[in-house]
Amino acid sequence: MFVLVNLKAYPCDPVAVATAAHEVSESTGVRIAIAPQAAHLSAVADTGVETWVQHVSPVEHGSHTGSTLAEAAADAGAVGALLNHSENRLKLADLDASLDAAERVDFETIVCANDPDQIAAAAALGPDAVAVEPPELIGTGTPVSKADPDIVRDAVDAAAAVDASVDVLCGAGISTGEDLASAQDLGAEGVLLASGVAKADDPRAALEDLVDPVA
Ligand SMILES: O=C(CO)COP(=O)(O)O
Repeated sequence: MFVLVNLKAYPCDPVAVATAAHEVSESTGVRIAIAPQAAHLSAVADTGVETWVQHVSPVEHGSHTGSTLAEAAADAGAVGALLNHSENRLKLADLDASLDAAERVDFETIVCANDPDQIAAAAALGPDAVAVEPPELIGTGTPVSKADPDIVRDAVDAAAAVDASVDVLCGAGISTGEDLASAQDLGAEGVLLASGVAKADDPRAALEDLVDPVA
């Protein structure tokens, strides 16, 4: 199972979370990556943890003020890009161009989507993986793998029908090892989570509990 922790814009210490994630990953053998704010990419990557960027802009080098350039994210140590998160939805043409930008720097890519129909559309764009995240469950602590298991099963089937090489992650409300095990049972190859780690009093303990069933 792949665990991607999205720090969003939460007021956590990104280096402390990244250090804990790296150590838990090393000691358990479970793949854990951190997606911090773009301005924190270098500091997070310096901990040794696998580092992802939360978004890349659909642009090349040029006059694009305020953009997140894929090349800059790669220079800062990112190796993957999360795209089309429900808090940062893209137009279809921009999503396609952001995937092109990520591919320019050989990033691994995950495209987020709300439901199985959108998962099929996202898989058709050729990312490495897709992530199904029902927006109404994000940040609630109610795990998608328990609250809406059919959406995960249907997303796995929808992606496989389009392109069997595209992995499926699930996210929204995931925080415990039990949630991760349920996601795995439903066919997910990984989980995408945020508040369960970024807002935890003890992020290391939260990560240890999360990965325990697959450690
Ligand atoms: O949006 C998410 C991950 O990208 C999920 O957020 P929560 O884990 O806080 O529900």
